[in-house]
Amino acid sequence: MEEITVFGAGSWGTALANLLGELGHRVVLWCRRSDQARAINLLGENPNYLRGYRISSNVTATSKIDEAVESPKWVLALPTQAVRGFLTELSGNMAPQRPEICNVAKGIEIDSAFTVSEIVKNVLGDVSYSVLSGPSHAEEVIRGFPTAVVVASLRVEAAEMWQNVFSRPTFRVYTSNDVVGVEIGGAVKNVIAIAAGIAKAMELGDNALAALVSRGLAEIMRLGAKMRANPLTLSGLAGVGDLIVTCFSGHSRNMRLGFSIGMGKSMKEASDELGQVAEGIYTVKALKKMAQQVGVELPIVEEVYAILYEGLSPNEALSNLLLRDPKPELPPAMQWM
Ligand SMILES: NC(=O)C1=CN([C@@H]2O[C@H](COP(=O)(O)OP(=O)(O)OC[C@H]3O[C@@H](n4cnc5c(N)ncnc54)[C@H](OP(=O)(O)O)[C@@H]3O)[C@@H](O)[C@H]2O)C=CC1
Ligand SMILES: O=C(CO)COP(=O)(O)O
Repeated sequence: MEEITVFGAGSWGTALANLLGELGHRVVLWCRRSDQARAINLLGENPNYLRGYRISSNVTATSKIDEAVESPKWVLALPTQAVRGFLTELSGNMAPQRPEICNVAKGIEIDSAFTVSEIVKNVLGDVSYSVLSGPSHAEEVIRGFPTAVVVASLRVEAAEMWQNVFSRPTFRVYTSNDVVGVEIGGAVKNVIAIAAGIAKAMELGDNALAALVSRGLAEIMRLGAKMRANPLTLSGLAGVGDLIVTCFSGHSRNMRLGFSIGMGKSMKEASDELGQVAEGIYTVKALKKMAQQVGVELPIVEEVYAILYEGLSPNEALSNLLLRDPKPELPPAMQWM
C-alpha cells in the first residue's frame, strides 16, 4: 500500500482520495482551508463538495503544506489555472527526493497556452509526470459506479505504477504514452460541453446536438494533429469518451454552465450559481490564442469564446456556424479513399 497526497479537496480530489483510501492506501487530502480540513477529519465527509458521502477512514485531511508534501506520490486535483501558482509555492518545500506526480485537472493555462504537463515541467523541471483522464464524474466515482479511465505518461513504468495504484474492479485504468493526446482531449471537450449546454437550452433538437458534438470532435482532432497527439487517443476514453459524458451528463459542470448561459444568464451569474470550477470558461481563452498560434480552425471554440467574452448571442453564434462556407467533412490530407 502507498502513501499518497491528493492536493485539492474539491469534488474530484475528494472522490479520488476516497477511492484510494478504500483501496487501502494511506491518503493525505490537502485542503486550502484549515476549517475544511478540520471538518473532514471530524465529520468523515467533505462539507463543501460531494456532501453526504462518507470518506474512507484511510484519508486524513490537512491544510499544512509541509505535512502534505511528505508523501512520495502526489495527485494534483486543482483547477488548471491554479497549478502554476500552487507548484511555485510548493517547490520551496519539496524534498530532494522528487515525487511521482499524477495530474487529474483538465484544462489549458490561459497566459502561456500550456497544458498541465508543460506547466509542471516549467515550474518543477524534469519530474515523473502522469495524467489521469477519461469519462469520470466525481458524483459517480464516489458511489462506486463502474468507470474506465486512461493514465498517460512518457515513462511506461510511471503509467503502470499509477494504474496499479488506482485500479479496482469498478475503476478500470488503461495506460498510454500519449500525454499530449490525453491532455488535449480532456481540455477541449470542456469547451464543446459548454456549447452543448447552450444548444440544449436553445432546444435545437437531438440532430443539432449530435452535429455539434461530432464537429466538436473534429476540432479536438485538428488541434490534436497540430500538437502531435495520436488520433486514436482522441477516439478513446480521453477523447470521445469524455466528450460524450461531459456533453450529455447532467453532472457536468461545463454543460450546466452552458445551459444557464443559453437560458440567458451572464457568465458571472452562471458561474456563481455553479459554485465549482467549469474549466471550459478559461480553456476557451487559451484555445482562442492557440488556434492563431498553431494555425488551426476551431469554429465552435471561437463562437463559445464570443458568447462568453464578447456578448454574442447564442442565436448569432448558431447562424455563424450554420452559414460557414460549404466544405468536405474531412480535410484533403485525410481523405484516404
Ligand atoms: N468534478 C469532476 O467530476 C471532475 C473534475 N476533473 C477536473 O479536476 C479539476 C478540479 O475539479 P473539481 O474538483 O471538480 O473542482 P471543484 O471546483 O470541485 O474544486 C476545486 C478545488 O480546488 C481548490 N482551489 C481552487 N483554487 C485554488 C488555488 N488557487 N489554490 C489551491 N487550491 C485551489 C478549491 O478550494 P476551495 O474549496 O477552498 O475553493 C477546491 O478544493 C478540474 O480541472 C476538473 O476539470 C476531472 C474529472 C472529473
Ligand atoms: O471531466 C469530467 C468528467 O469526465 C468533469 O466534467 P465537468 O467539469 O464538466 O463536470
